[in-house]
Amino acid sequence: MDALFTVPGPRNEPVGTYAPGSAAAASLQAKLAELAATKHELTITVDGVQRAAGGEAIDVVQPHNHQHVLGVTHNSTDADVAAAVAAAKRAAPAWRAMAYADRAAIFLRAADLLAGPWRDTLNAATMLGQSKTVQQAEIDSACELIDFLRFNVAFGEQIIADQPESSPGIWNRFDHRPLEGFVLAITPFNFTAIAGNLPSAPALMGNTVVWKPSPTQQLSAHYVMRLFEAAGLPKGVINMVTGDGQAVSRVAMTDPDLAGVHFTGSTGVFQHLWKTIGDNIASYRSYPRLVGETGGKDFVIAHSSADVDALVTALVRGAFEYQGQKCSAASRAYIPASLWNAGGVKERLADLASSLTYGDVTDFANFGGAVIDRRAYDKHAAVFGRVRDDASCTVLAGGTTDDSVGFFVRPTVIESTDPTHEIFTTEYFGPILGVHVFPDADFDAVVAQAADASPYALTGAVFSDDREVLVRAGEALRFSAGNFYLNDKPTGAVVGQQPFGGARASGTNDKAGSWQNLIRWVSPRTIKETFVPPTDHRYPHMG
Ligand SMILES: NC(=O)c1ccc[n+]([C@@H]2O[C@H](COP(=O)([O-])OP(=O)(O)OC[C@H]3O[C@@H](n4cnc5c(N)ncnc54)[C@H](O)[C@@H]3O)[C@@H](O)[C@H]2O)c1
Ligand SMILES: N[C@@H](CCC=O)C(=O)O
Repeated sequence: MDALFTVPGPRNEPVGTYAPGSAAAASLQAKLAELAATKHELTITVDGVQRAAGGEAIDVVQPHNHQHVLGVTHNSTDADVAAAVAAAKRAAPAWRAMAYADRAAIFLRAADLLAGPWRDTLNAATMLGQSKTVQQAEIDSACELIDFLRFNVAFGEQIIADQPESSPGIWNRFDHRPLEGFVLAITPFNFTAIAGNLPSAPALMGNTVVWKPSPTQQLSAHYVMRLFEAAGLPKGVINMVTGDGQAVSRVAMTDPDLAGVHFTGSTGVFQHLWKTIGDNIASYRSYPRLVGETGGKDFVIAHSSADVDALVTALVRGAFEYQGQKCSAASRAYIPASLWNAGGVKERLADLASSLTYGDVTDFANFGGAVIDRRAYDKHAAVFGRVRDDASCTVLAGGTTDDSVGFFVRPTVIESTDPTHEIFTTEYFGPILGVHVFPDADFDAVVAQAADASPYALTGAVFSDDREVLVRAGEALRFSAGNFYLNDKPTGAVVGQQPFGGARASGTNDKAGSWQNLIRWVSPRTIKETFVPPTDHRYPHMG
């Protein structure tokens, strides 16, 4: 069909509240019970066919109740990954030949299915498998993923509509081709929305994909894959492999047709992937596009003019929601002495952190759950061990762990007199907030130190009621955060409103949730057509 279609204008999906006694809460509880009672077989999906991968078995458990096995997945073998790569290559010609409107319709349908009948399933899988509360699951696996799917369709249309100028007698066109080859999407445990976005964004632009989710997100990844199928995604367009990624590094990363890597996860793993590509650079058909959004050490800096209520709320939500396991989580705070002491921030922050309940997320009254796995748990226990023996540090709240039922780490506030201490520079990815208290008059010097204290530059916030202070700090911190907040917590970016990503060690800053990300998945061909071509090779100056 030849037509210039206009895609429906996107709006952000409203966040459900799941109030006690509501029908929404009851329906979600029923789905939680159903999924918890099911022992899932968490397969790979290659060419539309589900089967267990050939490597070692991995139990997928509830982090807040680690004896409860939700399902079993397996490491993919080299042969499994090779099959997924081959399937992606086979599916490419038909998929890229499909009109944009038809590809878009599949992802818009996925968004509508998720907004409706699939909402409970994705929320329940995310709550059980990743230990998110209902609020944290709803803003992630429902709203943010729906938003990615709908907004990306509009951003893709914007890219395709961008066409070059033409002069008289000539028609210039952009053919927004997908990349030549396949895209490898490697996704982190902490956001179901990111896991769904990383394979679907390149696919929307006409690419075929091999997707490797994190084993600790495998339950919700499994349902995201089923959602795409239910929306009509043709076989082989997105192929999912499971496990730890070793075979992916060996096989997919070194394949000559690797056209792009869409990664979110830790800085170390992204640097390893980049190095693998560097080591193999002469063997690829094209230079693979590298998009990686990685770690953070995100700051909150308060000025003496800051509103104390707003500051304390932002610190508690920013640092301790989802157990601090957001790349954007506030993990270092710089507070002027007047607010810390007389202003009551110290006491209120410590009291609030101590009062937060972390527990079983199926009890909707809890504020948080557990950290994701044994490795994360042990890392936090080790930090507490080091800090306890450190004279520059005082633990004001938390500092304890308990793994008898789940991987629980208490919300922790550590005050340190040394702003170069590891609690201000190292990403722990958990509920630890380091606080440095400074004399009010040193604000500008503290901002300058904080600007370069860590290698990361992802998110950060400044609190002040003084516009000149906000402007000055904003300038000094211009390259210290890709997402910068004035008088708000540094978490909770919304698709279409705060395009997300950071620079320095935090990634390539290709802004998930904007056209800037999608443009990395096309390789335009410029077409010039001359309607009446010249028929004489001589120019006028030749006489
Ligand atoms: N900047 C952002 O937008 C953003 C968003 C979410 C998470 N993150 C970051 O992600 C990290 C937490 O997530 P995580 O623990 O899942 O990260 P991770 O780096 O441990 O894992 C990410 C993915 O890489 C895979 N992987 C690991 N080693 C691999 C290898 N050698 N070859 C191929 N794949 C491999 C993992 O299995 C997983 O799928 C934090 O550092 C956090 O800051 C960043
Ligand atoms: N986009 C999310 C963070 C994603 C990383 O974990 C936020 O803004 O809080």
